[in-house]
Amino acid sequence: MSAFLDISHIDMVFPTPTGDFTALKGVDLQIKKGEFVSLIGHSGCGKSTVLNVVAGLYQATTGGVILNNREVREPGPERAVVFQNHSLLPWLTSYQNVELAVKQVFGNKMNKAETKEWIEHNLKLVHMDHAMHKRPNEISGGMKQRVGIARALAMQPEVLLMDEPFGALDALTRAHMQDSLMEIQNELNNTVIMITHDVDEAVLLSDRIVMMTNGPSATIGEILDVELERPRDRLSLAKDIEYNRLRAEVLTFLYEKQRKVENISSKKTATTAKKATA
Ligand SMILES: Nc1ncnc2c1ncn2[C@@H]1O[C@H](COP(=O)(O)OP(=O)(O)OP(=O)(O)O)[C@@H](O)[C@H]1O
Repeated sequence: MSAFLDISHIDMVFPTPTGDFTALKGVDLQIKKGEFVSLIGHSGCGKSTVLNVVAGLYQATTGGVILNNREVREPGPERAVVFQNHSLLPWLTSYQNVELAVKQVFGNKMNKAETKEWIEHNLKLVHMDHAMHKRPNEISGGMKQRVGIARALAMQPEVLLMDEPFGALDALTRAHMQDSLMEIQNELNNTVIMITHDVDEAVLLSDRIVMMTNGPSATIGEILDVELERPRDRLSLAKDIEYNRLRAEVLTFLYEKQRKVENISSKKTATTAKKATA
């Protein structure tokens, strides 16, 4: 049976003033419907590039993406994206921000009452119904991210693409958001690709963790299956042997197998040079 989302043999070459730069080489990943997949890797390895190709914002140099038997060629509402920094329109309330997306996707397929009910339902899912008539500057960073997620969910996308959605939040808010996302996931069973730098977040939320090698010519290094029972609870998992084994696997990949050697050696060279001139 073919995959729901098939990322097939992607190469991505960017033209730059100093010549072509191969960001991705042979990225190949098949994702099942309802699967939650995290992409993890060092800064600059190409995670956002993979996500942008799936979003249809970039066209791969070779290879391509097939979603539900259709080739991805451009952005579309069936692939909603949540960015690290919310992208809400500042002059609209939370309700109106979600409404804009709902109207774009559903047009006149929903009547006025249905539209209102649907918007409120999605804001309720992210626990933002109490502040739906506030504008972005009247709510906190975490609340803005919740509205961004509600807006994405309200589009009923086939795939939810999240680029470090909680990266700008403090640790406690982040933990709340992860718990909310797990609750929503339990209810809706979305297909999700999420970029993260946070090893605990990846293990807690994912069905699979896709670990990318360092660029240039970055590709998928290893894939880790996370078969921890759901619902997952961060406190009990903290002492769970399997959780800690998975965590250690990701850490080993990042800091042993894919250690950013060039940075360390260039720092060393700089330090040695400094010492030599001192
Ligand atoms: N439009 C572009 N033109 C040229 N090079 C690009 C372009 N977009 C990305 N790159 C390069 O491709 C590589 C991968 O970038 P990308 O943003 O996908 O990495 P990332 O893993 O998402 O990084 P981070 O974790 O820091 O967000 C980087 O070296 C980046 O400089």
